[in-house]
Amino acid sequence: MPDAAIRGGCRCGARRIAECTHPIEYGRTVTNFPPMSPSTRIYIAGHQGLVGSALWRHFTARGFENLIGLGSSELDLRDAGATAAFFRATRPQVVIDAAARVGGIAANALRPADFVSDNLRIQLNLLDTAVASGVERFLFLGSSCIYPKFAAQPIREEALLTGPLEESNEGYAVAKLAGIAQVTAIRRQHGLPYVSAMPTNLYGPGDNFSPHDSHVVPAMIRRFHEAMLADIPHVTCWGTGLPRRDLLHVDDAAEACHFLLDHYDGDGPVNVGSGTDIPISEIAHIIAEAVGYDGEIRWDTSRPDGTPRKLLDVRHLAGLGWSAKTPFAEGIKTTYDWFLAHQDTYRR
Ligand SMILES: NC(=O)C1=CN([C@@H]2O[C@H](COP(=O)(O)OP(=O)(O)OC[C@H]3O[C@@H](n4cnc5c(N)ncnc54)[C@H](OP(=O)(O)O)[C@@H]3O)[C@@H](O)[C@H]2O)C=CC1
Ligand SMILES: C[C@H]1O[C@H](OP(=O)(O)OP(=O)(O)OC[C@H]2O[C@@H](n3cnc4c(=O)[nH]c(N)nc43)[C@H](O)[C@@H]2O)[C@@H](O)[C@@H](O)C1=O
Repeated sequence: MPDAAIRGGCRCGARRIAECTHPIEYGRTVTNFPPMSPSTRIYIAGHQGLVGSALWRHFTARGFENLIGLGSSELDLRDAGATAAFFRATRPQVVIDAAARVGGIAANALRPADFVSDNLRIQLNLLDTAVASGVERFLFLGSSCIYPKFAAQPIREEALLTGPLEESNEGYAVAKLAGIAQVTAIRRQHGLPYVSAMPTNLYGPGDNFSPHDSHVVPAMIRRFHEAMLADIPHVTCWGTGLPRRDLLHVDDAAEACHFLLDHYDGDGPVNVGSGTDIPISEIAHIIAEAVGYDGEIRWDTSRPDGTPRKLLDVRHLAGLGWSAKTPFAEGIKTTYDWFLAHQDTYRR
């Protein structure tokens, strides 16, 4: 749609896509919303999680003084009545949905029903309540794992719903797909500038280091650290080590969320990735080195590999003006430092 109107015009002054000087791909629209200001009331759902805590740090560091957050023990977002009451009391202008039941490959495979049920309810309650209470902007977070298992690489946004899903996280993916569909439907029915981002695999300070339900990076940090302390001669990681993952530091992801809220107003989700991917075996070596573990790395091939490759095509986001900054090895060092500083107090 080369001459489609741009909602409110672009920041370069163009009123229509064809006149816009920005290299927008796929015919999606940009926005010239006034950027959120430090006084904007932003509710960060899931503010104590990996993404939510990074968002909280990000906005706090930029002087935002009306951030809203409540832990799941005080507000269970699966409860529609409690969610509505919370919105009535706090009147957020902007909502970022970083609340979800999240886990690595093992947790997803073990509790698929919980992943469907909790995520459908959390996102439905947040989106319905946001529309009903006049929330001005909303950012929903999808996940790269909801693309087809064998999507062409790098994965473009257009690959959504074009093939079968990876079995181990089908429940989670179906719930997330419903969330993205609801955002698009709200845009069409209510004309509200609600948008979705599609983050790749994330890691960083505030991650879940539990050996049972964590993702690969925190799982390996903890395992290598404990093996190093106990002088264990070998460490066993899951799968073949051959799958590849696109890993983004969560502080970059938080910055991208802020950027999209201020600059994007299109129907489809926008990929948020690092622009590159690495084999799991290499991730293990980088983490072992960062931790100072020099024993043998073994692979338990009875454990699932999951999706063979998930590299996001980030040209859309780059065209809008944002790219990732943190090199993986550097991000691992700061994540390990965080782990060391929070071992006694960290949440799981
Ligand atoms: N981690 C990753 O690699 C990726 C994450 N994402 C998406 O980013 C979002 C955040 O993920 P991430 O930060 O990693 O997850 P975490 O597990 O670190 O955090 C999830 C947060 O959700 C909150 N939460 C869970 N259930 C409820 C509930 N019933 N009521 C209220 N709050 C609840 C938790 O609150 P509390 O701590 O108070 O219990 C927690 O703060 C999710 O939508 C996820 O799908 C997307 C791609 C990759
Ligand atoms: C973000 C995304 O995360 C999940 O999908 P995933 O990308 O497969 O994530 P993962 O980090 O759990 O594994 C990545 C790879 O790493 C290997 N691996 C090795 N050793 C360990 C290990 O010790 N733990 C884990 N978890 N994986 C390991 C593992 O076998 C796999 O090949 C979904 O929950 C999905 O729903 C989702 O949202």
